[in-house]
Parts: sequence; structure tokens; C-alpha cells
Amino acid sequence: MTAVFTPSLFDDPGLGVGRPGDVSWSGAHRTVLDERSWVDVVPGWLPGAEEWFSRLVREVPWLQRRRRMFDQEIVEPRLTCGWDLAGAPAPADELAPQLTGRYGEAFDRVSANFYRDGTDSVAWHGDRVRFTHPSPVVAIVSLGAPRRFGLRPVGPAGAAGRSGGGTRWLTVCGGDLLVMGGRCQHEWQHTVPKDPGAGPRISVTFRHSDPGPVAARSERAREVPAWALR
Ligand SMILES: O=C(O)CCC(=O)C(=O)O
Ligand SMILES: [Fe+2]
Repeated sequence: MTAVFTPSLFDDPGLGVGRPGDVSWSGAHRTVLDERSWVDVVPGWLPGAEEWFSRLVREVPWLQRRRRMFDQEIVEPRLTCGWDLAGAPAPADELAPQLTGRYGEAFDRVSANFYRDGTDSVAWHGDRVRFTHPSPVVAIVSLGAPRRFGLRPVGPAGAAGRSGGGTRWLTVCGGDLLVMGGRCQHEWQHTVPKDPGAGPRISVTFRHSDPGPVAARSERAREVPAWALR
């Protein structure tokens, strides 16, 4: 009988066994949201994204998170899993240095979010990393089906000396990289809305725990509504 080699997330998948190839920054495009915030999109950043998608669907120990909202318990409409970089599914360990080379942050935390179909979603929010970093960079690799990704300014238009416009909508496809930076987590919110008919999608997010140049908490938790926390 011939032994069958099944690549595992926690083993080196080996060259050519479901390993995405070298990333490409060609086609990178920055949208300046306002004076302090930006979002980069790099279409087709990650070759081999389909293979990584299939492996993650099969092999990640997906968790169903619940969160309390006032006196109700809400079941998050997506599945998630998170790791330190060292424990994250390959090739996250190879992608993080590429992101660090471009954006200068030490990406050391990885999460994966599985939107099983168009009824899964994530509501408008800013990421929690804003509590520890004045201008965090959050990088998101999309795998699987296309989804819409929205960005909207927090507070009234023109608040806090900001001259940017209103809500922006992007479509992210399998293999695309989206990176939010500057004051995006503080002064803008993002969402992946429900989208009837959408196919399954995974987002792999890279964040950094380095508190950055100003270690002090940049916002007090009590100023942020519970629904806005991620
Ligand atoms: O799935 C995405 O593209 C966004 C995920 C996200 O915003 C989050 O998990 O904080
Ligand atoms: Fe987020």
C-alpha cells in the first residue's frame, strides 16, 4: 500500500504542496481616505490562494464566538481562529516578513475568519489594536469568493479636522491583499456586509502587538460602544 501524504497546517507543506508562491506588489494601489488614514489594495497579491483557502477550510479548528451585547448573547455570524505567528498555518510565517518589509510593523498575530456564505458578515467596527497603537497597520489577505468591504468615517463628516469623504466600498477577491493604516482603526470603521448569494470566503488578518511609538492607550474603552469592538 502506498502511504498518502496529507499536508497539515502545522507542518511545513513543502515546496509545491499547496504553498503559495512569491507575493507580488505590482498593482498596489493606495486610497487616501483623509489626511491621516489610508487603505492599500493589492489585487492578486498571493498566488496559490485557492489552495490555501481549501486547506484552511479543512484544517483550521474553527471556533464559533459569542459576544454579549447589552443583556443578549450574540452568536457571531462567521467562524474564527487566532494564533501567534509561530503557531499560525503555513505560509503565514513567510507572508508576515513580506508585510513587515513593506509596512515596517512586526506582524506577530494572525487570525482567520470564515464567512461560510453570504449570510455571514462582520458589522461596522474598528479593530481592538487601536487601544494599544496610535496608528496600527492591519493587513487582510482574502481567500475564496469575492466580498464587498466597506469603510466609513467615525462621527460626523469633517469631524476632528478631517476632510475625507463618506463611505467607500471595495470588492476584495481571492488572493487580494487589503491593508489599513494611519488612523483607520480609530477614525474609520470597516465591515464585510451580508451579501445574498456570495460564496465562501476566508480572510487572514495580520496584526502587530507592538504598541508603537506612544505606548499609552490611545482611546478609553468606555468611549467605544460594545458593537464597535473587534
Ligand atoms: O474579513 C475581513 O475582510 C475583515 C475582517 C475584520 O475586519 C476583522 O476580523 O476585524
Ligand atoms: Fe476588523
